[in-house]
Amino acid sequence: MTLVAGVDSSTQSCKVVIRDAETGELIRQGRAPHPAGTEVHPSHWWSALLLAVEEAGGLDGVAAISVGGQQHGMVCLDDSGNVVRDALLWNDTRSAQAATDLTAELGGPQAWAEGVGSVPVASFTVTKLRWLAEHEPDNARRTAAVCLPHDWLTWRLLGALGSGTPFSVAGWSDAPLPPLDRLVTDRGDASGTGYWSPASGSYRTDLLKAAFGAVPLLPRVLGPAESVTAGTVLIGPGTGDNMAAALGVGARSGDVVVSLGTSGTVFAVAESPSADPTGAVAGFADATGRFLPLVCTLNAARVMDAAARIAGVTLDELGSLALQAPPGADGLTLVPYLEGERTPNRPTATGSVHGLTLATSTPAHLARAAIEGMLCGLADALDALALRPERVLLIGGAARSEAVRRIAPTVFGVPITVPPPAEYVADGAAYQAATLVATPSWQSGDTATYEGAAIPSIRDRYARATTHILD
Ligand SMILES: Nc1ncnc2c1ncn2[C@@H]1O[C@H](COP(=O)(O)OP(=O)(O)O)[C@@H](O)[C@H]1O
Ligand SMILES: O=C(CO)[C@@H](O)[C@H](O)COP(=O)(O)O
Repeated sequence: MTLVAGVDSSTQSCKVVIRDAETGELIRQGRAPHPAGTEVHPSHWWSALLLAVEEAGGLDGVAAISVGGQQHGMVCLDDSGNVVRDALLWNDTRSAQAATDLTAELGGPQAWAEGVGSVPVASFTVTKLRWLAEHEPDNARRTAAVCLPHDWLTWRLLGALGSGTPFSVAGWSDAPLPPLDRLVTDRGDASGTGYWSPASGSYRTDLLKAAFGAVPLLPRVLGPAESVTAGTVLIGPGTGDNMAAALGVGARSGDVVVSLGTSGTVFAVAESPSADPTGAVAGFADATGRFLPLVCTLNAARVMDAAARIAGVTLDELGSLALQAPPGADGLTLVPYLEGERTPNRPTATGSVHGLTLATSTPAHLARAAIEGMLCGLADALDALALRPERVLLIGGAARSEAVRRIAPTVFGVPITVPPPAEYVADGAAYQAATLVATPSWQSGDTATYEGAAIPSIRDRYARATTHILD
């Protein structure tokens, strides 16, 4: 049996799956948490990856490995390969002004959409680099190379696997750092930087220079079937976590995927690049050579975490409470801008609750309003994609909630297809690795369908509530 490993280094945790390359059978898996916060030293991701691999029983017998990772994070390295400062993550909004400035400097949103497929908001790496140049010029000067979270982990794996030291957490913690010119990335994750064009398939170093004042070394962009070799193991190009999820869930033409992780994302596989000048849809590339138009919100699964904390209940209890309240929660409406928001672009917005009465002041109403509010943001995202999907697939941590699955059709106004709970980002990375060493024939599990009549008043009230937001 040939084994492959897939890694999901996402916002809240690192997950590792080890699967049979031919059949996709899950052989073993592990996970480890990441620290909280929107700036994180990348060494925490490496430590979590090692712990997750240890829990998954090590890498013995693994012929190929790929890493899927949270998109956009700015990882700056000095000329020795050391990390210059904590990475700024996709949900760090301090570069919002830089995004506004960069948009104006290039001549407006249309020029960015045409140039790199997306209009930059604070999430995009290019805006973080402008922020660094303006606020930490010494760190900017020390930056010899810039890469993304999955690029950095791929590079650390290259050093560790290439050293020949057998896997152990202690043995790999301080694995040698390869030369900077061995950094690699893929087109999916590169498309979230703001200085790589999905349409032309090349870096826009002119945009990087204009934003940062210099062009540090950038990772080489590998094609979907390319790899690098470390010892006896092939390392795939990896990709961004959403691109890996698309691979893992087997998204096909006509599918729209709604992912409820730390971020809420709505995306589809497309044959041609997109360029939305409103900035709502990011025109990403995918991990197969195609494209992945995507809308992202900053507030998804953690809205439920927050509501459960307020109500003093577990997530399961929150779901049960939500199903006890009537649809629309008798008018209680929660706008979940708990981390600011990205779509719509409201980086300094805060959350709010509307429609409080004596009758709606119950934990059940709060639970329902939290889930409906989270889903309304994603329903707006689905509208922004402007597609007529054949299937809407629901994945990510919060898709495990029965209440979310049952409420989703009433908010989205379409039936929802729920694949079996799985780590689809790690699975997608593992699938990519499998294509390097086998001809994978992986079966997808049985899906469940959730139906329910649309209740337009939920979205109407939500739309009205979003016009009354405090920054
Ligand atoms: N049964 C559940 N009901 C609601 N939320 C859940 C459930 N299980 C996990 N979650 C939430 O899912 C989130 C993690 O999802 P995940 O997709 O792994 O996120 P990420 O990839 O961004 O780290 C956490 O906020 C967690 O509380
Ligand atoms: O910024 C985006 C997409 O553009 C986010 O989707 C990040 O990629 C983080 O993903 P999760 O940790 O929520 O999976």
